[in-house]
Amino acid sequence: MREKKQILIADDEANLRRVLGAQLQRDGYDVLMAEDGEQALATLAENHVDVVISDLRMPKLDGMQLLKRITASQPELPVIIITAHGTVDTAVEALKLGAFDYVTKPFDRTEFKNVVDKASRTAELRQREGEMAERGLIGQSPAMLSIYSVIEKVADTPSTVLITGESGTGKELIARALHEKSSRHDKPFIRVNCAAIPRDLIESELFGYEKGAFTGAVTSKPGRFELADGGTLFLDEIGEIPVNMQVKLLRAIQEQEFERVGGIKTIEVDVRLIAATNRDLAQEIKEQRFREDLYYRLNVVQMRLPPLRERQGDIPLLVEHFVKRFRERLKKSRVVGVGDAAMEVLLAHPWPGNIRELENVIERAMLFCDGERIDVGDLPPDLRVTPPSSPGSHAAVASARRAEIDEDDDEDLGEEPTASGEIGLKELVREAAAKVERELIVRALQQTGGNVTHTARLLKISRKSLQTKMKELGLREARED
Ligand SMILES: Nc1ncnc2c1ncn2[C@@H]1O[C@H](COP(=O)(O)OP(=O)(O)OP(=O)(O)O)[C@@H](O)[C@H]1O
Repeated sequence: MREKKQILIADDEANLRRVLGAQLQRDGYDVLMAEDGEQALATLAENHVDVVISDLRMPKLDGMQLLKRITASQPELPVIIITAHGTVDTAVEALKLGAFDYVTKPFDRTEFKNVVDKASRTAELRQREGEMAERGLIGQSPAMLSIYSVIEKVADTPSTVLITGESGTGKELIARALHEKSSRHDKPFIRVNCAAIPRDLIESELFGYEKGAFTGAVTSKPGRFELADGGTLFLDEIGEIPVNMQVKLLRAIQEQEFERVGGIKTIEVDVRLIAATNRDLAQEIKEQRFREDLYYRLNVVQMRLPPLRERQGDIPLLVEHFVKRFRERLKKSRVVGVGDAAMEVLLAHPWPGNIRELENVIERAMLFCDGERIDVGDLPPDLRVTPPSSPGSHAAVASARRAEIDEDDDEDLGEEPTASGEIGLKELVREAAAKVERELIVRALQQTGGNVTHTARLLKISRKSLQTKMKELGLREARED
């Protein structure tokens, strides 16, 4: 990304252009100028612009028309409209058309700077998001935005990155994005799934072997470290590497040298290492299954990918992305999206398999979908009605009922870690209760087409407690009545 953000000022008054331009330059921006809307479009076609500031009244193409053209062709580009004092209607109209904000003449210097700075930060986030989307990484939740900014910062450094997160949260995609955004992008990206290699073969897989090193070694073979020379080595499921191999791995990462199995020659490489795990490595260290020194070497930068249930706001975007993908792959061009009721079900599901599970669900639903929109009936049956963790469990149902009646007092269901450190009964009951509760609410919402008042009536709770519950359970705000 450019050091300085570039701002385009479109205004027919030369004086105003000069004053604003000088101020923006003082504030650290690069400035481009246009005298009318047409010139502005021409400038946009030839330059990278981060923010547009446009007057409304201009010859040839006026501010509103310019705004329309920009939102159609570059919707991610923030446009600030200059309005005359007291013309609220035009300002509102501009906002409706997609303007980022407006500033009124005469300008208040601080207010003007604040609006421009905000637009420029938004532009940066949108550009980053757009770039990540091109790499297949979808998400606008705060957690994902902060991951994008870490990618931006560390991609082109030699530092080791440790990516943690549950299975299916996108660890491999992030590793690829780091590689592609680094200056190593035209060199190999080599992935090793440490969980898939038998223990005895890990060493030869990573470091290669010489002819005759063991029975069956009829020729010499380079290992993954050598293949990744100049590029990136991605060790997936690193927690699966046997302890005795971890010492050798540490040396290879630290010294960038190793010997092939059965070899005496030291081989030097230039490899950037990215590791991923869905295990809790701190716990593995305590249980002496993972070496502390290797952990610290890997953990220079840690990126924790949140499970999908912690960023439900991204679900609609991901769904749209996968619908688009499978429309082409499955030749289902008729399907354009997901119906409201089905979306409620998708939002309510806890997604233990994370994005991978969502991707598979959408693929299956597309196969079953005969209409234009995926319907509840096209979703897998186990998703339509999420069973409580122990089906028919009286404890779960009773506590769900209890939680409904006694909303403010769930303190005594609090977790009490058992002596063994395992999850206790109370915790399990609480989880089961939350699951049952969510299921009942989702079903009721489906029945009422998302109407909060009717849903609350159906569940015999107040509208307010329904809204609080939905928030707690991470259910999307239901449609207003
Ligand atoms: N942010 C995302 N946007 C779009 N697709 C995603 C995103 N994250 C993951 N996916 C998709 O979800 C699937 C699983 O992702 P990935 O293999 O990277 O997960 P992982 O965390 O490495 O899983 P595992 O731990 O099981 O190896 C892939 O098909 C990937 O393309």
